Order: sequence, then structure tokens, then C-alpha cells
Amino acid sequence: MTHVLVCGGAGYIGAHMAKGLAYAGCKVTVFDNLSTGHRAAMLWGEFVEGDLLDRIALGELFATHRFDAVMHFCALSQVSESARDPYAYYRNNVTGTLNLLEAMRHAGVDRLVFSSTAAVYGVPMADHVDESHPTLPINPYGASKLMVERMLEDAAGAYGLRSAALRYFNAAGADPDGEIGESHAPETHLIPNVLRNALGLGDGLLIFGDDYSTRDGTCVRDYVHVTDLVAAHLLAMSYLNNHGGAHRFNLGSGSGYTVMEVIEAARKVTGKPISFSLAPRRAGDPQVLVADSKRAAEVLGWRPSYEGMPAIIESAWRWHCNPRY
Ligand SMILES: NC(=O)c1ccc[n+]([C@@H]2O[C@H](COP(=O)([O-])OP(=O)(O)OC[C@H]3O[C@@H](n4cnc5c(N)ncnc54)[C@H](O)[C@@H]3O)[C@@H](O)[C@H]2O)c1
Ligand SMILES: O=c1ccn([C@@H]2O[C@H](COP(=O)(O)OP(=O)(O)O[C@H]3O[C@H](CO)[C@@H](O)[C@H](O)[C@H]3O)[C@@H](O)[C@H]2O)c(=O)[nH]1
Repeated sequence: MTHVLVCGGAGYIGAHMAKGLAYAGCKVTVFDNLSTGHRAAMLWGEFVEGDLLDRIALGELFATHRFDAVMHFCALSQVSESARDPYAYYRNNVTGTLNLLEAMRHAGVDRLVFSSTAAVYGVPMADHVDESHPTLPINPYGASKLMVERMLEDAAGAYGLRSAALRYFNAAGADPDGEIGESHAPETHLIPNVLRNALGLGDGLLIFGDDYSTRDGTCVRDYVHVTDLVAAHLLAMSYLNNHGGAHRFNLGSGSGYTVMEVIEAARKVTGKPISFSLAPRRAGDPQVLVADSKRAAEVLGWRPSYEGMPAIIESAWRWHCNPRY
């Protein structure tokens, strides 16, 4: 049985991964410091509480377990916070990952799937961004992820590490069974904030800018369902069985939705009124960010199964109506 270490498996995407791996017949161990994750999300596999910055804890983890592969979701991931406190981001996201890579090398574990981000591209120069687009991140969060991608490339050459950096666009939606979902505090993401507004929760929904050069003036994003991300990780892990090197794949739906279109879809799905106020543009927000994920389709055979915003919102709505944490 394949034993997979899921670092950050108590978080939003990582918890869906732990479930996906368990259902795929893998043995799962989650390592997480619960800084933004939830103990209540740990329904599958073994849970070890610990921090990637604690090299002794990592050494113990690898000394007492025999892992076949690692999936690494741990990160601080708020763009504006990263601009205010870049050292925290480089320490957690870069130093923490270096500690993990060294522990893996010491233990002879040579397969890694890493959560990267579309934020590595910076300001998009094309309507659809593929992996050959220049990587010019405009905030410390994106820069920290790009530094890790560089470490993975160097580790492939020097130590034979096999890796796949998966550059997610906007992760969205929740487990179709409603067992786990997205729960961040503070919540900065659009869809949970919209749905919380529909439930009468939160301090009031803000739309950050309606003067962009888009069809209705609000920003366009590519929302990809969290269970489609999970499927891509399983495919990437299998790919690394037969392929060495450091690989990079975009993961997005290829369709863009404006902020207003997301709100309109949420009104239809929930049947609730959703009110908002207009606010100034949020620093660091690109106008349009939509993926070209052809490489993941051609190389991994990945295709998102959720098509369209209503299906994504339906699954998120089920969770927000009845959240377990
Ligand atoms: N949510 C998105 O739209 C999105 C988009 C692109 C990339 N990503 C990346 O995907 C990954 C998962 O995102 P998420 O939305 O699930 O975030 P999340 O904050 O819900 O999950 C991150 C998990 O990692 C844990 N963690 C953080 N630092 C740690 C450390 N030093 N040691 C141990 N555990 C630690 C947290 O407690 C949390 O459980 C992140 O790396 C993020 O940068 C997310
Ligand atoms: O309350 C809100 C929240 C967001 N937005 C807007 O909605 C869009 C989407 O914002 P958000 O959900 O915060 O996602 P992004 O800022 O696009 O960032 C996500 O997607 C990136 C990759 O595309 C990842 O790197 C980040 O980790 C992840 O948070 C943006 O135009 C925001 O300005 C609002 O108007 N009001």
C-alpha cells in the first residue's frame, strides 16, 4: 500500500487530499501545525501535530515512518499579509520547505507533489496563461512559491528528487459529501465571503474595484474545484513513478468569471439576496487571471470534471449551510 505524507493536510485543500488518498487506497499520514488548519478535518489517516520549522520533529516523523511519497500543502497564503510581513512568508514557505526536502533526502523519499500557485506569474501578459509565461511574482507570497520551484529543479539535478509543482488558480468548492470544506479565519476568498453574506454572516461583502477593463468592470478569475485539484495530485503522483525531474503544471478550468458573475451565480444557486458595497481595488490583484492547463491535460490526462460556476457554488453552499468546523 502506498504510504503518503500529507503536509498541511488539516487545511482546506490538504484535507480534501487526505480523503482522496484514503479513497484511492493509500495509507495517509498528515503532518500539520494547525496554524490555519482544523483538527476536526482530520477524518482520514493518522494525524501528527508538528511544524515544518521544527527539524527535530521532522526527523522523528521520517525516522518512525516509511513514506513512498510526500504531498506538500503547508504555507502561509494571504497575498496582502505577505506584503506586510515578507520574512514570515519566506521563513514558513521557503525555510519550512527546505527542512522538509532535507528530511526527505535523509530518509531516501524521492517523490514530491508541491502546491504552487498562479501567483508565480505576476501580472498576466496573456488572456490564458500557460507554463511558458514569464514568472515575475509581484508579492512575497508568489515569490516564496517560485523560490521553492527553483529548489525543486536544483534538487532534481543534484539528488534525483522527482517533483511536480502544481500551479493552482483559484481553488473553490467543497467535498460533495459535505464532510469537509473551506474555513479560514479571517476569510479572504471571494466565494466563501459571498456565501457567508447569503447566510447573513460576516461584516458585509466588499467588491474590490469595479473599474477594471473587463465585461462588467470587476476582476476575472479561473475557479477550479477542490476535488479536481485532488484528482490532479493523484495523477501527478503516479506520473512521478515513471518520470524523473522537476515538472510544473497549471491547474485551472480555463474559464474566467467576473466577481459580479460569481455573485449572480450565488444568488441563483442559494435563492438568497446578496448585498455588497463597492470598495477600492485591492493591492496586487491582477485584472484577469485565467489558466491554460493544456499541459496537465496532455501529460497527466487531467481534465476538470466540474464545469461552470453553479456546480462549484452548489458544493460550497452545502458546506457553508452546515459546516462541521
Ligand atoms: N486556496 C487557493 O485558492 C490556493 C491557490 C493557489 C495555491 N494554493 C496553495 O495551496 C496550499 C493549500 O492552500 P489552502 O487554501 O488549503 O490553505 P490552508 O491555510 O487551508 O492550509 C494550509 C495548511 O498548512 C498548515 N501549515 C502551514 N504552515 C505550516 C508549517 N510550518 N508546519 C506545519 N503545518 C503548516 C496549516 O495549519 C494548514 O492546515 C497552500 O500551499 C497554498 O499556497 C492555494
Ligand atoms: O471579499 C472579497 C474577496 C475577493 N474579492 C475579489 O475576488 C477576486 C478573487 O479573490 P480571492 O478569492 O481572494 O482570490 P485571489 O486573490 O485571486 O487569490 C487566490 O488565487 C491565487 C491564484 O490565482 C492564489 O495564489 C491565492 O493563494 C488564492 O487566494 C479578486 O478579484 C478579489 O479582489 C472581492 O471582491 N471581495
